[in-house]
Amino acid sequence: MDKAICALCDVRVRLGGFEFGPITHTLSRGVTSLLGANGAGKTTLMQTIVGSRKPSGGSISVGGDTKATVGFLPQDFAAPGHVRVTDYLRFIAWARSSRKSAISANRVAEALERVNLADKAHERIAHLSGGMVRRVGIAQALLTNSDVVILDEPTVGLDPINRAEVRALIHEIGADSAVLVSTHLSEDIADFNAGVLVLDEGRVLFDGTVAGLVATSGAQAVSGPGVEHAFVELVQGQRK
Ligand SMILES: Nc1ncnc2c1ncn2[C@@H]1O[C@H](COP(=O)(O)OP(=O)(O)OP(=O)(O)O)[C@@H](O)[C@H]1O
Repeated sequence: MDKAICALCDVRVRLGGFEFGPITHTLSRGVTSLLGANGAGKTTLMQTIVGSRKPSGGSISVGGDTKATVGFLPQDFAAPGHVRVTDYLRFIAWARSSRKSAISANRVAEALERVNLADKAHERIAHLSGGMVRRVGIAQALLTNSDVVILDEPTVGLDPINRAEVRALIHEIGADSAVLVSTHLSEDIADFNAGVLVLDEGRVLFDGTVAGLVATSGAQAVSGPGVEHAFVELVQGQRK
């Protein structure tokens, strides 16, 4: 088994009067799907890993470093339509650079290659399809060349062709990095067919593989409907 790249230990987050967690989980190279009903805490967990929410307890380390940079595609990713793709990514690269570690123009070109948008580098963002804009969002998440990439609902709202392209891209990113992907689409989870973390009301309900999740409802083969059935049974069983 690959060694842990990101380790979460007893992570808790205070949300008004409610405390999310504790979550203990490790992410290794490959894709892990994050699953949960609306309000289960998927975005909260992702925002906490990337550092935009402060945990009220526990610890998060990436490659042994508690302040490492993590690539992130937020759920509500949007980019200014009048700006050209390369100019947008160069601006993000500049904004994320520091005196000690500058993100080079080469890194922008590499990120565009990785998301298969090199031929759209000089296009205005408003002229791209929804699937291409999502890939621009993934490109900005790859600029920091992080070992951990967090993608909040990267396939939502895409047609089946664009969804399959984004899934293929996520598989490729998972070959080098630990990728955590939240999605409500059981078809995505069956396609990733790797690790899965199921949350409910801020707690871990299941931590294992997609095959293991499907097996909880007695099914043998991994499929979209099989994932959905197992997920519904798991959550409803917990709430009884
Ligand atoms: N600042 C806050 N104060 C109180 N409650 C909050 C706060 N932020 C989030 N919550 C609540 O915490 C819960 C978790 O929200 P979160 O957005 O993480 O869920 P989610 O699993 O990503 O949902 P969805 O699938 O709808 O995107 C929700 O019930 C939300 O209303």
